[in-house]
Amino acid sequence: MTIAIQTQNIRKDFKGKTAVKGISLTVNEGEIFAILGPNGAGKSTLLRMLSTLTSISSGSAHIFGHNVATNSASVRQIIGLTGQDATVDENLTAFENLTIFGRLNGLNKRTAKARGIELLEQFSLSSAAHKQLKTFSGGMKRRLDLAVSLIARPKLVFLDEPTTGLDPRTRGEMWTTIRELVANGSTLLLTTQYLEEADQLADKIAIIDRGKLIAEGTPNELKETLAPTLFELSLEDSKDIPDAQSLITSKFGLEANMLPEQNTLSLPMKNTSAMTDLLTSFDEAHIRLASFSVRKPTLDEVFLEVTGN
Ligand SMILES: Nc1ncnc2c1ncn2[C@@H]1O[C@H](COP(=O)(O)OP(=O)(O)OP(=O)(O)O)[C@@H](O)[C@H]1O
Repeated sequence: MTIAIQTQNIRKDFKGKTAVKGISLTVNEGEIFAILGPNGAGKSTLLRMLSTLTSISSGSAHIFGHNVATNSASVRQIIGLTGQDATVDENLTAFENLTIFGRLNGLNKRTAKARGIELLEQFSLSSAAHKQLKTFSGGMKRRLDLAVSLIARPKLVFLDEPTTGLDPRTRGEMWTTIRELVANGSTLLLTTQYLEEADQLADKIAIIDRGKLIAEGTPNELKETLAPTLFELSLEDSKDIPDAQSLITSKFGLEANMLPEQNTLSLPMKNTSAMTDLLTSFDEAHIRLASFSVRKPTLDEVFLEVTGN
């Protein structure tokens, strides 16, 4: 497997503030990798270092084997970047923006035009090709931003909060576009504050908080290792609650959380086979259940658990 991005203990110190405090991570070619974290966690700074926009204070980063600090020219040739602030010119049309960026990226006139037409098609912007960007909706602008970053067919695309500020429908459309990109062979590193976005899109997620990497894995791994399966038991009679709680503690050594409104006990269980034993014990103690369910924790629950926010 080819490694697209490798960072070792990468760090960014600003005057009086360390924004990234030694992060090591590996992104494989073809992956969608999400950097998830709250406002100010250091996501944009990390991405700016990897895309050569800001220097690395210490540690190292390699993009497809090229050292970001010492070989930034080679890195720039293989990456595309869509930042939080649009790089496009509002007074120009979509097609003009694309061809200008094509020329800036070293394409000749004919190729730049052909690539522009192709990208407008790919991002469903053909009908708006000759309209000025100031008439575009937020979603259309984001799509064009993304199209612009793909002009030179980069092997690796960085997306800084690609859907922040978009309405849910437009966000969904952006997700489809992003998935298609990866299906065409690109590797993608995106930052997001939205758990759902990371869950929906990413093969791997790194959660960062206050400049530090606090958890990493596939969405399912994060859910499984950081918060176990939840077993929820609704009792038929609320009078049984104290007995049920003491049985759970004495026999299984677990602490059940009470969800009072539905007479429901919620149990985090690592060992799912213990659930059958628990049901048998309830039956023997004549504690009747109205219903029970098993569910995975949401990424929100994982996030709360690891960040303590
Ligand atoms: N040029 C700078 N000089 C000083 N501090 C900075 C600079 N850029 C960022 N910071 C600080 O570094 C921290 C991380 O910022 P960064 O923009 O990387 O966070 P983020 O996770 O991308 O947040 P957001 O989601 O708000 O973009 C913040 O506390 C920010 O104020």
